[in-house]
Amino acid sequence: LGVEQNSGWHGTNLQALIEQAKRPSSSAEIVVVISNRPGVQGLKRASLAGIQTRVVDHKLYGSRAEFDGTIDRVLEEFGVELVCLAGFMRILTGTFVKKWNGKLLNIHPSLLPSFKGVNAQKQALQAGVRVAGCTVHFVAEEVDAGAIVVQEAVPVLGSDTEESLSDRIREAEHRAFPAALELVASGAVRLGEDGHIMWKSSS
Ligand SMILES: Nc1nc2ccc(CNc3ccc(C(=O)NCCCC(=O)O)cc3)cc2c(=O)[nH]1
Repeated sequence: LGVEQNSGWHGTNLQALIEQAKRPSSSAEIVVVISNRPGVQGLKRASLAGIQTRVVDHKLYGSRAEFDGTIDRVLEEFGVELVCLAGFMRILTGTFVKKWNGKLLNIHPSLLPSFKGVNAQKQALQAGVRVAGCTVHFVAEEVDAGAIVVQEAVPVLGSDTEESLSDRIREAEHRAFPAALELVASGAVRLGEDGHIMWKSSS
């Protein structure tokens, strides 16, 4: 489920998803962790949890289309029905996003639509907002613009640095991503044809 690029990635979001999927009440099972870099912490976390891993090194591919195509083949090989991007920092091609539309979740460290792109926590600090947070959204072709599934807000303290705020947001991420995984894996929430979130009617 987890696909990552950032070498600083310690896989803590992946770890939160692994622990969530282990719960008996969970609707999800993690069948594979794919990393685009070898030897990262997340691969060790997956192996420790008995989850199969694959590395698809983006440096070995001449184009994004070929890189995404290989990831697609691995996902099909494992019969994956839902993909969670945990620290994945490579833009996915439109072809890939169209094929996996409604089956791709990403977590972003801001309350979207504010502060899209990289360094979202730094953007929030520089903007002087008093509330920050994280967003789990379906991935759309336009970066960080997909339908929102779960958000969690955190306070910004006067003493905050980029690091202290990032730590507080990361703790919220570890609650929000598992919550969103369950909502989508259980069918409570799905992406409608119109690109908006659809909640299973309780009636
Ligand atoms: N099409 C699509 N694909 C994505 C891939 C990853 C993420 C994760 N969040 C990301 C948000 C921003 C970036 C970004 O701007 N990276 C610098 C350029 C890196 C590169 O050249 O690849 C990457 C991931 C979100 C999306 C998304 O919303 N839509």
